[in-house]
Amino acid sequence: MGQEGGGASGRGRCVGRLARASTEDGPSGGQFGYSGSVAAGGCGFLGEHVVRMLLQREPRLSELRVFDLHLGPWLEELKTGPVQVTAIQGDVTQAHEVAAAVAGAHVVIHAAGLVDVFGRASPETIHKVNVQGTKNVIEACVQTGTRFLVYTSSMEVVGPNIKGHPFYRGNEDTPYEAVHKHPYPCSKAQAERLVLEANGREVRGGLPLVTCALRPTGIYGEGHQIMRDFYHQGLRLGGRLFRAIPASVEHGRVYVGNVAWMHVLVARELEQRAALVGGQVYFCYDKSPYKSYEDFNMEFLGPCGLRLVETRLLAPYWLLMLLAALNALLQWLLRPLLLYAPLLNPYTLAVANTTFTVSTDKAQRHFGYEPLFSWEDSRTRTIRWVQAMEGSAQ
Ligand SMILES: NC(=O)C1=CN([C@@H]2O[C@H](COP(=O)(O)OP(=O)(O)OC[C@H]3O[C@@H](n4cnc5c(N)ncnc54)[C@H](O)[C@@H]3O)[C@@H](O)[C@H]2O)C=CC1
Ligand SMILES: C[C@@H](CO)CCC[C@@H](C)[C@H]1CC[C@H]2[C@@H]3[C@H](O)CC4=CC(=O)CC[C@]4(C)[C@H]3CC[C@]12C
Repeated sequence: MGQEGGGASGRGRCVGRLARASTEDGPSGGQFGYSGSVAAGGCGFLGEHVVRMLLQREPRLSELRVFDLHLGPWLEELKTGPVQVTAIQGDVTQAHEVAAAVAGAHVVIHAAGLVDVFGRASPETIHKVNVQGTKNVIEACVQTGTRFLVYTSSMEVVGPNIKGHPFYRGNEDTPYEAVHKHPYPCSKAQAERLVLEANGREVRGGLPLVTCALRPTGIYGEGHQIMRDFYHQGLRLGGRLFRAIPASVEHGRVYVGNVAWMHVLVARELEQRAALVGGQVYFCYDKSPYKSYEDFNMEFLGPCGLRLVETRLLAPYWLLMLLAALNALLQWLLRPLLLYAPLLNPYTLAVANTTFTVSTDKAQRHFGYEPLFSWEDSRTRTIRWVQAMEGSAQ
């Protein structure tokens, strides 16, 4: 699955039935039927799964607009199907581009975002894309009369908090002291609040906007960049990865196909169940086991030839904290010269080292969600994807 949008066409170039977002030449409202959907961020890791899931599992869909800053070449193959797929290269921070893409659509699934906890982008850029971009999506719905909006939020809007408090098998109502300092969770929390507050706003035509937010825990599956990074790191280290986090720290994970399915299902059900679902948040969950971040990754990397070496005596936690702090310092010092953005920094260490797992059935109760993929399927699909990567250790 395409992840980085790498190799995508340049700004303004075409893939399939492609449009460059603009209020003048973008898709017009009348062109799209009742069942038109917009998948914003539709070329990202999750977005691609959402797009494919919509095409496979939404029989009422007649048109799909895939809106993204970087369009993936895989969109080409979608143009031969029965659904009219329009790829729109655009930027969520540009209100007019978003409005042009949204005009006349029935529902918007907003999965576009800057996912950065490594210091690659500035806090201002993260805020602009995640918060201003979401404002633009909401305003586009209001101005153009699109009534249904599904927002991809994150577990990070809740935690883990900077105090390291565990969130153990919590649900949407579990009290937790959410304290956000890092630009990414701050931006996701603000954007989620905007989406929920917009529920009930009058859209063009006089009807109310219906919104909800889905909060995935750590997503895994085909196309997961960090899994790819760990795999390649393991290959470089002679087929070994070194345990850094105690096995007792549980980290919530959810399969990308199930996250996509939840988006598709709630988008479908928003109209019928507006009173119940509107303004609500839902954690994304499935039957993936509760494990530490590293042990969970080994479910896939193990069968691909890597092994996890226990290093608690070699690398005590204080040493990891020191390394993480050193990485942060190096990033700051080197910033004028180059971008140094390793996986380990004080924030990622704190997240990886704090238990955060969910146990809920809210999505099942509210809109009938059941995971589409069993744990065995999710695992097999992810292993096959890792094995297919170039340079597999197998
Ligand atoms: N990856 C994970 O574990 C989790 C992700 N999420 C959320 O899910 C959503 C999707 O995340 P991923 O697929 O993992 O990330 P991703 O980086 O693979 O996908 C994000 C997509 O948004 C697009 N995008 C970025 N800036 C844009 C802009 N200015 N205008 C238009 N499009 C833009 C990117 O080109 C990319 O295709 C994000 O909102 C993220 O916050 C939530 C929880 C966990
Ligand atoms: C200490 C390292 C030794 O192996 C391990 C570092 C792992 C981290 C890079 C990841 C651990 C937890 C991840 C985050 C978590 O899954 C929650 C997330 C939700 C999102 O919305 C975006 C991604 C992320 C912040 C995710 C990022 C990578 C980790 C910090």
